[in-house]
Amino acid sequence: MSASVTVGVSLKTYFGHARARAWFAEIAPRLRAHPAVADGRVRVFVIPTYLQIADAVAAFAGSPVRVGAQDVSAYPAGAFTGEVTASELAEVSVTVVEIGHAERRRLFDETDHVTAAKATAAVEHGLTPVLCIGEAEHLGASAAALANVEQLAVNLEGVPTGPVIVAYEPVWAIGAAEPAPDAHIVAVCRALRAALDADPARAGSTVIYGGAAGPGLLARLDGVESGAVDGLFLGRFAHDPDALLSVVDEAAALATVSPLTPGGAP
Ligand SMILES: O=C(CO)COP(=O)(O)O
Repeated sequence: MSASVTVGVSLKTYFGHARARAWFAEIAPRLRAHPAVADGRVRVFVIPTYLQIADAVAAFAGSPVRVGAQDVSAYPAGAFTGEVTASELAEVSVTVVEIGHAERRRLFDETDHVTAAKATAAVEHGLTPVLCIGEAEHLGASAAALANVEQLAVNLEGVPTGPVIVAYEPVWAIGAAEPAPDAHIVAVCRALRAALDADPARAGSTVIYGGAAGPGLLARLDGVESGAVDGLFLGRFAHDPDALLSVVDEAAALATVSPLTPGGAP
């Protein structure tokens, strides 16, 4: 596994306001007290709804846990009713923004062109895009790898230099009972990592997997090929705080070097 391992959570719109606040109140002290989170071996981000962002920022203040948004406007400030700009998100301490989730592509007609425009707005305002890509149909691992590398290129077209978090989420695994097969995940993530490594504009980028991800998966993926996947993007299986903390423990066991110790990654 990598020097540091990323564990991201999207709450989608599963939680109402009160439940989100209760969840933040339960997990924030546990993450703050976790040595691998404190020293950067495990990098956690949490993406609640827009209306829950202020509470999340307050709950995680003073800890390395980053707070994100589930979408961002491709437009600047101005006459764009209903949008939330990258500049305002940055102003309220959001540092990562999810872009192009399969649900947004399917239900809100977001095209690759739109996601590239949103990623551009994010990078221009110092926000790290969590760029979600993934094949819609069941494909073999090598065909899926090819399709995802192509989708990544289109989604990054014109996006200014800067690291991105690529969230590989096969559409058919989102909301499913089980994640994609381990070898499939490893093959696609390895191809995405190679594509990012070949592009100096994306230095420092990471590749994480989402789609029914939960406890046990990171260790299994590491068993297939150590270091092919930089972490997980959790949905439903983070609702239980114990399950989230158990994924963080697994990530800690796989993170080989602390970024904050000599010889660690920056
Ligand atoms: O879409 C996802 C995370 O963004 C995955 O959701 P589930 O883990 O609930 O399938």
